[in-house]
Amino acid sequence: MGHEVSQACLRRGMTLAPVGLTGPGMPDQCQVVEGGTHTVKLVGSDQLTAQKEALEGLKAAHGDRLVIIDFTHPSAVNRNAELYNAAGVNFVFGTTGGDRDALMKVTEQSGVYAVIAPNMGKQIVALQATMERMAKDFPGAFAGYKLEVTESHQKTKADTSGTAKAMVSSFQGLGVDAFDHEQIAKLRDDASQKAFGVPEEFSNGHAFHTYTLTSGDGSVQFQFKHNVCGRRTYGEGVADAVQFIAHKAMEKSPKKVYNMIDILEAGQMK
Ligand SMILES: NC(=O)C1=CN([C@@H]2O[C@H](COP(=O)(O)OP(=O)(O)OC[C@H]3O[C@@H](n4cnc5c(N)ncnc54)[C@H](OP(=O)(O)O)[C@@H]3O)[C@@H](O)[C@H]2O)C=CC1
Ligand SMILES: O=C(O)C1=N[C@H](C(=O)O)C[C@H](O)C1
Repeated sequence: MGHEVSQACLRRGMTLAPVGLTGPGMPDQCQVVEGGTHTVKLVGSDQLTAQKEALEGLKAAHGDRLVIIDFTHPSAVNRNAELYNAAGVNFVFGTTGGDRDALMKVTEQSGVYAVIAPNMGKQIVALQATMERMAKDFPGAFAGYKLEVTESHQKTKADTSGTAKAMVSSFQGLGVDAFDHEQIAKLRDDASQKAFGVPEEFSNGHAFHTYTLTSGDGSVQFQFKHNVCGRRTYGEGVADAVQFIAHKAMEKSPKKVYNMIDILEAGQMK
């Protein structure tokens, strides 16, 4: 995702910071190819002091024009959020997992501008918003229904889909209360992904989700499905989020922490 979001931002005319933060054991630099080759120096998570200095240096040089984009690993969620909040840098956070309540709390308290969302794909964000509204307008409409959720992602995805978890909250609001995140079926192996319809060429980068609601007597069934091959759609959403949050910071908006539904509702997703 690091390359995907960098390329999307470059296509929108933004500039990449010369330094990026990464995980342990990564090379000293990487090249992003989009309208030329852009070299980014990398500072690994095993160099905490150097990561803090990099953030402070970037903030001093760019102020509110700097927006950090985090697509890392569930195990890095809270550590990274604390780093950005302590440095006072604005950020867009796409990484899923970790302690989400702690992530929200530290961000709300720090006073930085941030977008935090488990899915940046415009049409999926619209579906999430629709389901949230349905739950608000018709609470309990699906009481007595049984929910089944299956998601498939590339083998390297460590956690359960953050998007599926968010959708489950809406289904719970619709009355499907006997459902726990542990019941989300995760497909991470070639054979079951193929059987789920994932094209082989996208086994290393895809996100397929199916939510099935069945009435108590089995006579009525609803199915919601969103299947993404590749990751380009998220990159475009991230570029929207970066422009949105930079603008909010410049105008010193009193509201500081947003999700992608806020940006869609503001008409700021291209
Ligand atoms: N919100 C959205 O729309 C989307 C969210 N995602 C989420 O984004 C996250 C990343 O996905 P993806 O790019 O596929 O994952 P990858 O595993 O391909 O890449 C993650 C990168 O983060 C690095 N990393 C690990 N730990 C740290 C750390 N402490 N600090 C900085 N970097 C670190 C890894 O380095 P190393 O290899 O050394 O571990 C790796 O280079 C996942 O949580 C995924 O679910 C993905 C797509 C869309
Ligand atoms: O890891 C991914 O690829 C994705 N992760 C996000 C999630 O966990 O919901 C969004 C999308 O499913 C792609």
